[in-house]
Amino acid sequence: MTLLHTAAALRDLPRRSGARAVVMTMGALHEGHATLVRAARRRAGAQGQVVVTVFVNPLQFGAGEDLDRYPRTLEADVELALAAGADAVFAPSVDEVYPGGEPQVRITAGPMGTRLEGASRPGHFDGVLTVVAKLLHLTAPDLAFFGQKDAQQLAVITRMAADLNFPVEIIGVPTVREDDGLALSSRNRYLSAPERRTALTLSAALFAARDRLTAEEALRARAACTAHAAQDRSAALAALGEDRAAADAHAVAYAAAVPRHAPSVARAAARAVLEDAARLDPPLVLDYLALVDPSDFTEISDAYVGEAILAVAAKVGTTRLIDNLRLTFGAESPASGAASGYRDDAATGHQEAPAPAPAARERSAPATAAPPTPPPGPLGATR
Ligand SMILES: Nc1ncnc2c1ncn2[C@@H]1O[C@H](COP(=O)(O)OP(=O)(O)OP(=O)(O)O)[C@@H](O)[C@H]1O
Ligand SMILES: CC(C)(CO)[C@@H](O)C(=O)[O-]
Ligand code: BAL
Repeated sequence: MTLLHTAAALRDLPRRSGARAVVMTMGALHEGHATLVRAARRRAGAQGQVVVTVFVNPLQFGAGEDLDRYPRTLEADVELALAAGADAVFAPSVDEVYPGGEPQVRITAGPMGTRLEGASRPGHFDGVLTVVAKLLHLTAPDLAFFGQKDAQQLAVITRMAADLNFPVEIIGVPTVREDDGLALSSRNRYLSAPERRTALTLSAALFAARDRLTAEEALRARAACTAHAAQDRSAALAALGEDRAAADAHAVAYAAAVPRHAPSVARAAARAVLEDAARLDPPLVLDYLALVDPSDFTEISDAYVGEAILAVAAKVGTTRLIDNLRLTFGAESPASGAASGYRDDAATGHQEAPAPAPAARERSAPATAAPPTPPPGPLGATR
């Protein structure tokens, strides 16, 4: 295992015959990061090379955020990276990454980067993309792995790589969770025990939405089946018994009376959990709950069919946490998760097999970057 601190040393790192994969982190590594490194190791293979970067990037922190207190644990990080299969750790100083001080030329994340996280943390994604672009140049990988826990980050990075022709495959890895559902995050270290209990309501809200959506879709599926059987209603009643027939009638009446509104149903279920969480001690202070189209992170309507991302951000005490879950809407599709299994980065088409890990894995497919949609503009709608 090689620990490198300078761009020059990284340049001198001999390439191996197989693919080079990079896992970029801000350190304070945990099982989520280890999962990324293991995924990188699997893809790169024995002949390949896995480089982990550890850099707390000042450019992506706003004034008043936690740049100064962000945990720095390099020695333990190197051990964890090695155990997970990394060949090298690149841990540069701020001066090494920004030798000319604050860069005057930066990468801008565009409209997608102004929504949700971008709205709450103005300039955040420009800072992320600028350092990711620099780290891609410095590490020159064939593959780069990012977590779906940071769904919008994965989406803007994927979009940058596509829009700016970065010669790298961006690969998303499903969110790793504690057994009780909490998404692993370096910032979880800030939480006291009571704060952690409150923080659990983030994932609880997402799972409530998924469960409510499953029930809604099941009701409508039942109504659809019952309607088909209506031609031979007396035989159906005999076969089903009265309770079942009454339930079917209820389902049919519901489906007929209430137009499709599964996105609203899912949103409301999550919001109810978060509203209760606002009354806990310590309280959850919601930043946003949004159900968005993965291709641009705009809010979806009730007519939406396909996969969407339910994303949440909130503060508990002074700690800001985010989480998200992928939900599928539409007549044919089950709600999500267990039925559809883990999914990976739609833009790369690459599917990561869910690897066993000590922490529980995502119970449903979370956010991934979507294939770029053509923006309107001077290059025309057909671009
Ligand atoms: N629970 C997780 N599951 C999968 N990937 C994760 C998880 N947590 C972080 N990652 C990924 O690890 C990479 C490095 O993230 P980072 O170092 O910021 O860790 P983090 O735990 O997200 O930290 P923070 O608490 O500051 O958000 C990112 O691609 C991120 O999405
Ligand atoms: C991608 C990244 C390493 C850029 O600083 C950071 O945003 C992170 O750790 O998710
Ligand atoms: N994991 C995202 C990095 C950040 O919050 O700044």
